[in-house]
Amino acid sequence: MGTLVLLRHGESVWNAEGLFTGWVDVDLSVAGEEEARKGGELLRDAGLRPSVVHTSVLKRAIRTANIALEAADLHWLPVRRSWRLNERHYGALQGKNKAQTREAYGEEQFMVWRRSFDTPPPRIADDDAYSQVGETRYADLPPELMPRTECLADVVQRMLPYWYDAIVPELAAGGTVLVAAHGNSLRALVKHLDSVDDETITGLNIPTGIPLVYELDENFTPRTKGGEYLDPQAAASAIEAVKSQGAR
Ligand SMILES: O=C(O)[C@@H](CO)OP(=O)(O)O
Repeated sequence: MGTLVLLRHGESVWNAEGLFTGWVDVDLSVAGEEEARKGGELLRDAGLRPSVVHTSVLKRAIRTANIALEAADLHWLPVRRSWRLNERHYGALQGKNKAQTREAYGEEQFMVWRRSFDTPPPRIADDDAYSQVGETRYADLPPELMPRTECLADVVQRMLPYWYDAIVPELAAGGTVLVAAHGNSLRALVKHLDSVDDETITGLNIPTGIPLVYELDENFTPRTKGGEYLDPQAAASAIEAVKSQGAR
């Protein structure tokens, strides 16, 4: 019931520089803006017209949605935003270089921090330059919910209330819903939708800027497991690029 379109933001400035980002509010790179435009054109060419858009509260997802909607001539769609769609909080790794981290701690630890289901990176200190504690956009977030680090299991837990309360009712009404978010918050959603086990999810990567479409049945289960990328070829090579981030 309903169509769900997932869109990871286009390349950010820190993606391009190879830095762990998480909740740091970095902008799109020029290439990322182009990816967002292409994503919007893919939506338009596929004849997909969302009835509503959801984004995180981070500007790389917000701007990706804006640029994609502009390219699809859909500027007017209603939009809702939630911190629950934010990227996984990367803890003390936020702002650190991925290749240098891999070098310093070794491949195994690096991949545990990047992709394991239940091991979070070390917590970030509240006085760290890359901490979000005290940012006005999180003023309504109960202090005990403000993360200092997150593993993917934490993201699943904080994202699901938004899925059930805000997104599912719109799908139940038969709408097409666009969610513009992040690599790891979308991995959390895909894990839930496709019932991916904790081990398999470590190998799943989401490419930037390519819409992933799920047709859902009456139980909000995908009719096709894994959904369908609107440009499968571009998705395959972009997935490889995400996988190899931090490699020399
Ligand atoms: O740095 C991050 O926040 C994420 C997404 O860009 O990176 P990774 O793919 O390493 O989880």
